[in-house]
Amino acid sequence: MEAHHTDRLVARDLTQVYGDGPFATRALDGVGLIVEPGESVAIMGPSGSGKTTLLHVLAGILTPTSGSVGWRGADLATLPDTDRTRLRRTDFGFVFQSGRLLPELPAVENAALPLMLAGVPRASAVAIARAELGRLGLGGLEERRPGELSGGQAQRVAIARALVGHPGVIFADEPTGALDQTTGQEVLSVLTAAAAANGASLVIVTHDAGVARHCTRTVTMRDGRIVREHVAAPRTVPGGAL
Ligand SMILES: Nc1ncnc2c1ncn2[C@@H]1O[C@H](COP(=O)(O)OP(=O)(O)OP(=O)(O)O)[C@@H](O)[C@H]1O
Repeated sequence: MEAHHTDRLVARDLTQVYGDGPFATRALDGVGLIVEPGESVAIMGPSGSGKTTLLHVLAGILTPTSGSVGWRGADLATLPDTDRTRLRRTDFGFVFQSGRLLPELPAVENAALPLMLAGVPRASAVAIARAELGRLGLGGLEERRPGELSGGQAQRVAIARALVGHPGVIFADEPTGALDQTTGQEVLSVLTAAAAANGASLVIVTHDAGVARHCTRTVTMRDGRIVREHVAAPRTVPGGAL
């Protein structure tokens, strides 16, 4: 599906305060961020700087204390819970550090799950999931359960699951955190390539500067604020004008 200009995710002046009184933590302190269609944004910063909180607010998992998150004409910050949950299922995909696959289901059913939750008939959902697993290099492993896959393979199943519904944005929280360096790089290449091929934007929380290098933009957080933004230089062809 082609990206529309409304597929821009626009967060304005977000604050998130956990708890109250002397125990209050201001996890987000006036954050603004625009994610353009097809863009990949890495969110970096020290532990406790608010990265996961920001991801959860952008994805409509968490309602911020104040501020707005505009997406396709809606404001996720004020949308009623049921609408927000529905929108999250249809418009967004998620990849977490440990995959969070259901251990008792084969890979293909894990990948098909979001479609089945959205009401797609089982046979079609499984066929779409099978094709997506094939594109991600997992042909032949469709019937394996997560415990019978390597960490990198399991994470590819999680990526397939994030992609099957053709989301506008994929959110990933430390997607390579549990993998060794080489496998992590492979999984990341798969994730960024698949998001681009699907026209989906990508928002990744990571501690790994190697991950950030795969993204078009990096924002750095500190104490609940974005303190730095870095846009990747366009790739140039060595030695020549093309
Ligand atoms: N549910 C919660 N209740 C209270 N405080 C919380 C909660 N979740 C996060 N915090 C606090 O909010 C701040 C930001 O947390 P957050 O998890 O967003 O940071 P982070 O940058 O993702 O950290 P890390 O890199 O360690 O995962 C921290 O001070 C944290 O202790």
